[in-house]
Amino acid sequence: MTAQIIDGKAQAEALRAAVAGEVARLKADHGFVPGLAVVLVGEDPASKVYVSSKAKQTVEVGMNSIEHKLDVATTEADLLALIGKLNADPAVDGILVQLPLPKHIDSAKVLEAIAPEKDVDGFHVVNVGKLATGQWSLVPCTPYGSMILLRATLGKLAGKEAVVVGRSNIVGKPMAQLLLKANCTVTIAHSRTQDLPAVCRRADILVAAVGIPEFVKGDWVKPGATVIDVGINRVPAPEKGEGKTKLVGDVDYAAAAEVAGAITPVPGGVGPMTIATLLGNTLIAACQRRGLAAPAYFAEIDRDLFR
Ligand SMILES: Nc1nc2c(c(=O)[nH]1)N[C@@H](CN(C=O)c1ccc(C(=O)N[C@@H](CCC(=O)O)C(=O)O)cc1)CN2
Repeated sequence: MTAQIIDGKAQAEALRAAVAGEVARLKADHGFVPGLAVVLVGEDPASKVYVSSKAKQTVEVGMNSIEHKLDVATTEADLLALIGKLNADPAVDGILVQLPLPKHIDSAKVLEAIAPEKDVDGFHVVNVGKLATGQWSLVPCTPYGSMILLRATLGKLAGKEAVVVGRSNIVGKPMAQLLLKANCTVTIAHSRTQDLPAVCRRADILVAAVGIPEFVKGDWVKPGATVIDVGINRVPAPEKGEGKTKLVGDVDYAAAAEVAGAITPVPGGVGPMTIATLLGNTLIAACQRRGLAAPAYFAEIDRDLFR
């Protein structure tokens, strides 16, 4: 068997087109343009790339992009003061602080300072708690994007056996909550799980979010399963030349693709969905703050997945 390759780039493009259409409609019908503020502290090369992609794509869908690039030595107090200003700024609908933050800054404190209604990352405890209790909330971008890919691949998810490998606050836990909300039977597996290969082999939907290159092996995949690889790991690629690197996921892609029914590649799978859903969340936050109904495209996704 050779798996269907789930095209995250194409899905992200479709999502961005839908966001652009809704932004134009909001401008025409309600006279406002949503604004997304992205805050970067320091010089982490990958973070710099992600932040400039976020700003570029925000503008491409017709929204306002507000970028704050702060020195690596910025104090926690200064960062909290900036967040306070963005919370109070009516032109800002969404606030995202790029992670990881430098070590001298307490990330949890910073994330809790963002107004929950502008928390387009869905990391604030209010949004985490709402998701956990089945209430409507802004949802973390990578898990949300993964759910949209699952919907495009499988349609309804109800009754499916889902295994999430990894229990981070950013991906593993919210992913498990979303799968549960979609009526899957969910297992969260982690470093202390006994007989991890056997647990993974139970999964109709296998989500790998451990941050270890090619950790999930081909013979851990149930034949026909859908594999969502959330990992983005840069590893040496001597076959490309001395000092060269490449991106791989948390799944041994070549081996898993022989067994799976469908699989996300790395790059080009979940990654591109992360920024597209961020734009979607900004649009949703902008509507929510003004008492407007959720844009039709997103209401439909919610209805298909969670009702
Ligand atoms: N505040 C946040 N910080 C971080 C998040 C997040 O969701 N919120 N996620 C990651 C990084 N990230 C966005 O910030 C991100 C990661 C990957 C991609 C992506 O498109 N990946 C491409 C490959 C890109 C490359 O060549 O390097 C792919 O997988 O195809 C976009 C965004 C950590 N921080």
